[in-house]
Amino acid sequence: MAKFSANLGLLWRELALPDAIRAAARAGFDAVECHWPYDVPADQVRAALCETGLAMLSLNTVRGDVEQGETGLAALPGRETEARSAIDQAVDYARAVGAHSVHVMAGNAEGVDARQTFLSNLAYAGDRAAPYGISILIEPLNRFDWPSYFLRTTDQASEIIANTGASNLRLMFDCYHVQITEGDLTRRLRALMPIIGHVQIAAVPDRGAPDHGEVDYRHILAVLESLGYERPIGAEYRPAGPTQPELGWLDAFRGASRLSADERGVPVKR
Ligand SMILES: O=C(O)C(=O)[C@@H](O)CO
Ligand SMILES: [Mg+2]
Repeated sequence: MAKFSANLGLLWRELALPDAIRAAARAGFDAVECHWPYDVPADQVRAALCETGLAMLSLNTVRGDVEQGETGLAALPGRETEARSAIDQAVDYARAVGAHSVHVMAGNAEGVDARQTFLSNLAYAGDRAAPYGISILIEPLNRFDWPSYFLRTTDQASEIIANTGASNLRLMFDCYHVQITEGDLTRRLRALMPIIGHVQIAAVPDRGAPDHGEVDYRHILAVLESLGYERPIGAEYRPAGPTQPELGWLDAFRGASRLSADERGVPVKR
């Protein structure tokens, strides 16, 4: 049966992070994840996680000067000191709350120097995180929401993962972004499963709850099940209003995924 993680960067945003963790637990989520928790004392987050029994799956490195439109530092030539300080901050916070992964944000950049800078900073991140069993994630983001972001496609991410050499570097496969940029979700999930560290879902194109739009997530859940994917799937979507009333999909998808992939006629790759 599918498990789900509440992305508290978008869900229950009206609540302080510890209370959002408690709300996610009450709603029946199996885990949580967040974006930039650094204003919240780690001990308060850890206390809420311990109290609820939920795991924190991931958090992001800071974006830099958000007022100036910065979206990350790791692919910015000349900003290596800041990028590595952001990696240190994220790994230290992840250790303090017991988070499984750190999403290293690349930033607005392009070209060979940006790629080389990204590879170097990801190698640093992998080395910093590995002793604590923490994975490093990179996430291709679509051009409409992140117009100048360095990392755009899963092919680009695969090449970077292959050439960074960090054994704990994985792909954050956000179905929302991949559908917008590339499509072909089923075949890409099958081909990329060996390097996928986390999967996220949201309706396309409005980024609402995953129960409408152009992606049939019952099919995607069946594909993930057929691939033996058992980790919680990140619900990273913008609720139209309060989070709780829109959560009908959670039980519906769990119910649907109780049927095996075989029973739903999804070809199971043996
Ligand atoms: O937009 C997404 O999808 C993200 O995951 C970003 O918020 C960066 O984490
Ligand atoms: Mg995402």
